[in-house]
Amino acid sequence: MSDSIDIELSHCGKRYRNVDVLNDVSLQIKRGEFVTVLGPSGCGKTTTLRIIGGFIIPDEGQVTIRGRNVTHLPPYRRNIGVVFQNYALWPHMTVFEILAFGLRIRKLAREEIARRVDRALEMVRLTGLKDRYPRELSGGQQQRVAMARALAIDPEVIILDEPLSNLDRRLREDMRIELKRLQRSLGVTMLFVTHDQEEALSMSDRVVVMQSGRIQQVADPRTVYERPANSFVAGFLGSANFIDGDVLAIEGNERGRVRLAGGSVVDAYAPSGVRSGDKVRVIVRPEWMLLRREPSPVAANEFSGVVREVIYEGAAVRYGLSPDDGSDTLLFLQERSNADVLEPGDKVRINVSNAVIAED
Ligand SMILES: Nc1ncnc2c1ncn2[C@@H]1O[C@H](COP(=O)(O)OP(=O)(O)OP(=O)(O)O)[C@@H](O)[C@H]1O
Repeated sequence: MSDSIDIELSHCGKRYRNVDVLNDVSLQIKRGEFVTVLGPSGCGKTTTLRIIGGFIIPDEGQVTIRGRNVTHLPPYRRNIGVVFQNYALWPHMTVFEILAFGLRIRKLAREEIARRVDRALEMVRLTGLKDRYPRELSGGQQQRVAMARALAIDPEVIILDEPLSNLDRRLREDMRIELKRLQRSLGVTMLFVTHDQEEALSMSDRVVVMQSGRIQQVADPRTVYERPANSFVAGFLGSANFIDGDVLAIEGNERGRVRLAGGSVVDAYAPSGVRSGDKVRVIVRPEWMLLRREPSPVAANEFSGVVREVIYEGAAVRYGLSPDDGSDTLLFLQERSNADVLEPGDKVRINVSNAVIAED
């Protein structure tokens, strides 16, 4: 990956009937980067992608591709490969014709078109299927044709709108790996839209988390999961416990000590804006807590509690716990299922190994 910027959105906004669906969206994507836009239905993911592709003109802001202002250029004048959710493969065309279409528009010579189609089909491992119609292909093969069509134009960047959502779970997981491998080997810049958090975390160099037309956080997968900027990001990417508390001290190196509602004290990651004395929310993911069964002197970051619920999930067991500190918080905690399964009513020690102070 180089440091040059392939895609830049500056302060983009879009309104429909006076409702803001995108609000001051700014984003820079580096050459060779795989970036995912993640968020709930209706948050503006597709609108963002379509603005980059040229299918929607923003009401405010600017779109730049490799330094060229393309805000008002139509899609075919931007060198962008597009993969849609439904693949948009024309039913009356063969695979060859589907791939050649975009090359003919670009007025390439016949031999060059044949060469590019062959190369694109080779990249997605579909050599030999040139004469098939879409209906003669499996879902996974159709997905690859859509990908090959995007690659054939030799694009500067590729944008993909939920390209795996029509595939069954098994195939989707295989295609994730394949797509990521292809992206890495070609070094092509990709912007990928999904509402599937696992897909976003497992494939991306960086994840853009959106809510209600605004970007909430942009960071690498580990950071958005382990250092979520706010409660929305924490709750959207996996499950989380939210506990109110007061900051007792900031101890440098972005660590803080927080007194939780019931009086227990834990260490937590403290983003730079947090001050001693602030009233905050602390995020604790279920797997950031461990149970200690044998009562022993209370150690740092530990408090006692009672098991209320036991939910067996196969690979893990999820427990609902009430702390003994007098608060009515019900904490959810996850343990690997090969540990002894506890029963409701069992008394336990809860050790918090990681906690994050939310910035909201
Ligand atoms: N042409 C339109 N006219 C009016 N409202 C629209 C139009 N297109 C999109 N919207 C609204 O804009 C908002 C954002 O839509 P967008 O398709 O970008 O969301 P999304 O995050 O991609 O959602 P999903 O995951 O459901 O595809 C939604 O509330 C949608 O209803």
